[in-house]
Amino acid sequence: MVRTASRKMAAVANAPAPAPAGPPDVAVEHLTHVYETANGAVKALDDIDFEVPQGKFVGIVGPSGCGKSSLLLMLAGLLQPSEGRIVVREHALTAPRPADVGVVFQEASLLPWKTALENVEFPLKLRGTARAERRDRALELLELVGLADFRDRLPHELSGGMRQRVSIARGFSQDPKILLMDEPFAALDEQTRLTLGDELLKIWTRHQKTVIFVTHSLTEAVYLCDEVLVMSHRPGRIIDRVTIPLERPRTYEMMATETFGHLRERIWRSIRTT
Ligand SMILES: Nc1ncnc2c1ncn2[C@@H]1O[C@H](COP(=O)(O)OP(=O)(O)OP(=O)(O)O)[C@@H](O)[C@H]1O
Repeated sequence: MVRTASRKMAAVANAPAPAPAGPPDVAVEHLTHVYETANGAVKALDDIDFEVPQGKFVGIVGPSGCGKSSLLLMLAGLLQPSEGRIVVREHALTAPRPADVGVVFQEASLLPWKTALENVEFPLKLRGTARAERRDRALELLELVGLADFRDRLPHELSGGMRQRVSIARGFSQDPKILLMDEPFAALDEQTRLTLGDELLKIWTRHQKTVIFVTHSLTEAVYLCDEVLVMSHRPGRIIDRVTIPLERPRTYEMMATETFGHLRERIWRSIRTT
């Protein structure tokens, strides 16, 4: 009896935070994309359906070439679906909406003539934010990614990991409601990846964004996400949705737990059976 009750309590403590009431931030409905090429049509995505509730951190994993980047481009409004539609914050998406949806890509694409601070400030400047306010916001974000001391450096004076940190800070300075991240840590070594993952979670917690995160790393997906969507080989379909019931804040110790291992294994098995 007592054991059952304590097991139940443990399960409740580990349950993901309930989804906030209200419409999802992103709804993807019967999304299909076909690239027309000189060698014929290439169906990249086939009848994709999913929803992302406000404030959730959702991962997308799948074999190489399954259409993850194509899906992200469509979520950013940069590529139009062949069929189906995307609804962002209750409006059908027909073109990029940077105030709602921001993107951080695999390679940091910083303006080479601007310092780290100026790069993070840039989206705020474009939006007409007053100088003192944008400086404060940019500095706060640079501090969060551990680069306050490097604010006056130009991109070529920073390491790859540092440039990617600046890029993430800039993604957040745009202050979109939804942040799309396409393998943002792919070019980095394992240790930097883990550190940046933690920094990302810190900013996400503080700024309450909805994040959609594409990765090839299953460990990263389990560590960061509330839910992981698994895609099949091309044409990409969603073949599994794995809820990650680990408590937050996440800790490195969790990676050594049986639960973590089982979640990783389940995702791996789904990918292998596609
Ligand atoms: N502009 C394009 N024209 C024609 N085919 C394309 C184009 N872009 C992507 N594709 C094809 O569509 C499929 C999906 O590509 P996409 O880059 O979206 O996959 P991915 O899952 O992001 O790949 P990876 O994991 O290797 O980055 C691939 O077969 C790719 O060759």
